[in-house]
Parts: sequence; C-alpha cells; structure tokens
Amino acid sequence: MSCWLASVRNLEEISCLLAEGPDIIDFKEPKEGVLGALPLETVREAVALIGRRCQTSAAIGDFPVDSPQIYQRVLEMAATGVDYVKIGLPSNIQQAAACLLSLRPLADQGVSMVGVIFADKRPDFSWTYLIGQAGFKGIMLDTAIKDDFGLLSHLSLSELNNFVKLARSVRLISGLAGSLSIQDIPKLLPLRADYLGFRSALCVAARNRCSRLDPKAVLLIKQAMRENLRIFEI
Ligand SMILES: O=C[C@H](O)COP(=O)(O)O
Repeated sequence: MSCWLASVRNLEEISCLLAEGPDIIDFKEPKEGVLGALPLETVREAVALIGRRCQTSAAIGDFPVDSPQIYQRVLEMAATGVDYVKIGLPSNIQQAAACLLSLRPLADQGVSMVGVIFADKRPDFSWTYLIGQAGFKGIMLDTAIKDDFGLLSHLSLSELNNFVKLARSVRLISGLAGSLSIQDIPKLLPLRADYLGFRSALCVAARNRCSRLDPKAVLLIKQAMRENLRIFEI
C-alpha cells in the first residue's frame, strides 16, 4: 500500500499537517535547495513534537557526492532521532560507489538512509543495487529543478514502474516525488511505490514551494490518496 509523505520547513507546518495524518513528515528547507537541510536543533524539536505519531525523514543538505562532510552530516542528522536520513546521489549511482561504501558502517549501526536521485537528470536505474549493498533502507525519485515539469514530464509510467520493481527486487523502500499534483495520484498509485511525496501541491501557491502550507490543499491530497487507494485495493 502506498503512503504519503509531506515536506515541512518549520514547526508551525507540522501542527497544520498532523491533523491530516500523513504517513511520513519530511523536514527540509526549500530555500536552501532541493535537499536543503533544516537546522539540527529544529529537526530535534520537530521529532519531539511529532512524538511517533507518524514516521519522519530529513534531508542532510545539498552536498557533492565526494564531499568529506557527508558522513558527519548523516551522523548528526540521525542523532536528532529522525527515522530516515535522505542523501542526494548522482544520476549514475555507480559514481557514488565510494561514498555509499563509506556510509555502510552507519547502516550497520542502525542509521536508516534513503538515497535520492533525480528524474530530470537522466537517472540510470541499473545501479540501484549498489544502494542496497550499502545498507540503505530506501531510494527515492524526485526532481532537481522545481518548475511546471513534474516527475511525469521526465519519466514515463513504464520507466517509473521499472524503477519501483528494481527497488523492490533489492528490498529497498521506494518513493516517488517531484512537483506531484493531485491529478498524478491515480496515475502513480497503481505502480505501488511505498510512498508518494508532496510539497508544492500542499502550498498556498503550488508554484512556490517556499510558500506556506494550505490546510485545504493538504486535506485534498489526503482525500485523493485515500479514495484512490480504496479504488486500487478493490
Ligand atoms: O520529498 C519530497 C519533496 O519535498 C517533494 O516536493 P515537491 O512536491 O515540491 O517536488
């Protein structure tokens, strides 16, 4: 069954979301880039505020894959108590092999990591298994450039289906995101990714993901997820 993830950038947004019960609340600062990080202290407070009412994830920030800072950043983010730490990877995951292997000890210590690759950067899914070998828990497809061209403008349903199947074959949780709209939900749910991720569609201005969350938009996404899941599970 597919879950839904909602990205937030501050504690006020969490209060707005919790009533609608997303399965995962994801912490990131969109002003700092597609995987912009929130301050560690904010993430710590956010995790405490949520109090295990849903799962949580957090981006570590936009770092080049050869940055020596990645290991430390993952360690620090995991120490906030967040369930999953999200790390951006290049489209050709093979290029990140050294970075992935260096993170393996963190996986062995129980840190749950999710690798993020970008649909608008011509991703090569054939290296997905390397993420599994590094002990990651999941892989997520997102878009690097946030504009009118969402996930389905870059990859076909058949390519996305292939991605979800490959992830499943190496026991990785799979997530799909990238300026998803409410209309994308019935198209993507049949692929049975583990979750669909949203930010833009939850905001008062869907074209500005830095704008505040709109409670009505949040409710509409929640209802669309529920109704479409009911249809596909019949
Ligand atoms: O992790 C998911 C992303 O925050 C989705 O954001 P977006 O809907 O603005 O592309």
